Amino acid sequence: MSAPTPTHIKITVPASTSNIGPGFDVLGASLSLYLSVSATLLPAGSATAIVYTGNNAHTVPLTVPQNLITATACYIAACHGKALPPLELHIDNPIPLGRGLGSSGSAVVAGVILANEACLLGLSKERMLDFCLLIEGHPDNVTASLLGGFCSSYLSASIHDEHVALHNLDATVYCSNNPPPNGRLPLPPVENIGRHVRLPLSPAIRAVVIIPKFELSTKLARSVLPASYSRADVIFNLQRLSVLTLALSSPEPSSDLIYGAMQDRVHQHYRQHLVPGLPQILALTPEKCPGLLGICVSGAGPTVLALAVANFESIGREVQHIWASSMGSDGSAIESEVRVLEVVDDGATWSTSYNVE
Ligand SMILES: Nc1ncnc2c1ncn2[C@@H]1O[C@H](COP(=O)(O)OP(=O)(O)OP(=O)(O)O)[C@@H](O)[C@H]1O
Ligand SMILES: N[C@@H](CCO)C(=O)O
Repeated sequence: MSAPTPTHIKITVPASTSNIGPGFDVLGASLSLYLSVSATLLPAGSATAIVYTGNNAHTVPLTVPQNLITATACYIAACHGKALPPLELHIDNPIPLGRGLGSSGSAVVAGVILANEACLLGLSKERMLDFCLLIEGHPDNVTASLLGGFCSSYLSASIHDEHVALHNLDATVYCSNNPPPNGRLPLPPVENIGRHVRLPLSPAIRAVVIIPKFELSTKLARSVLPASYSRADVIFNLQRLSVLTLALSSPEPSSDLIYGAMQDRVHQHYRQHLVPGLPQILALTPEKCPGLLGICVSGAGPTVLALAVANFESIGREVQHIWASSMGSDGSAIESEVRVLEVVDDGATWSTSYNVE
């Protein structure tokens, strides 16, 4: 009997919110909004075909080296001396692109899993996380999307430089239909690139996300951050971070404690010129919006995350109103959508069918 060969792979990856409160590049949570990928393995010699449905579908590249999911999968395969086999891929992605809900992190996670399954790599989840971290370059989104729940994570100092992020990779090198010649094998990442813990989160808490109709790329939003911070600002965030992580686990979360603990001095202020209306939105309080615990930018923005225990839709509408009276870069009012999401326990899940001869 020959070894089983995969015939069909189904992958589901949750979106994520990150930078929660003072947790820039640290805190992330997986959300009940899912990227799904369905892959059928084609006979050798066939061309890979990608069908993409979902948010802003026309902007997503459908060629193997350009599409983030397949480019990632090719790279992971190449790291193991293999080539991604030809596939018929259906990607359905309701996660809005470039809005701070971890679409790229979810795509990277899907790509790593796709390679693992299609090329029978046998990677553990922890090893997959090493690859995701290397590719994404910061840990908050991919840790939450791969592992699920409310996560706190850090990268080991050795790969903290942003140039390791595979978004910069010339994927064409790794995406031919043949395994790359040995001399061009990319170096797999060292082990345990990051460390993480899953934190308890009160089941009463919902993530109200208010998603404006404009994109903000993470690359641009990272480029406006300062290279160094004052001691006062670092202490400001560290103090709140330690209080916030425990305060969010209480069965009856206290807005009195959480609201102040969700303040940040590391990224929001520097990015506010990229998100019109942000200072007014971040000034919303539990007094004005009963049920609100705390409010911040989700990921690199422009989406706003309101953690709340009640009145979810009306909290969302308050933010919408502010955007409706703010002017976007095209001179018109900013339209937005409110989604009330759960922080989900499960991260990425997948199933693979095999041909056994
Ligand atoms: N499912 C997908 N398939 C292919 N490419 C994707 C997919 N999802 C995201 N991308 C790519 O990632 C880009 C968005 O990444 P970016 O890091 O700028 O924002 P984000 O991940 O949505 O937000 P944030 O990192 O702030 O949470 C998209 O413009 C697209 O090029
Ligand atoms: N921590 C990341 C999240 C976005 O991917 C940032 O703010 O740049």
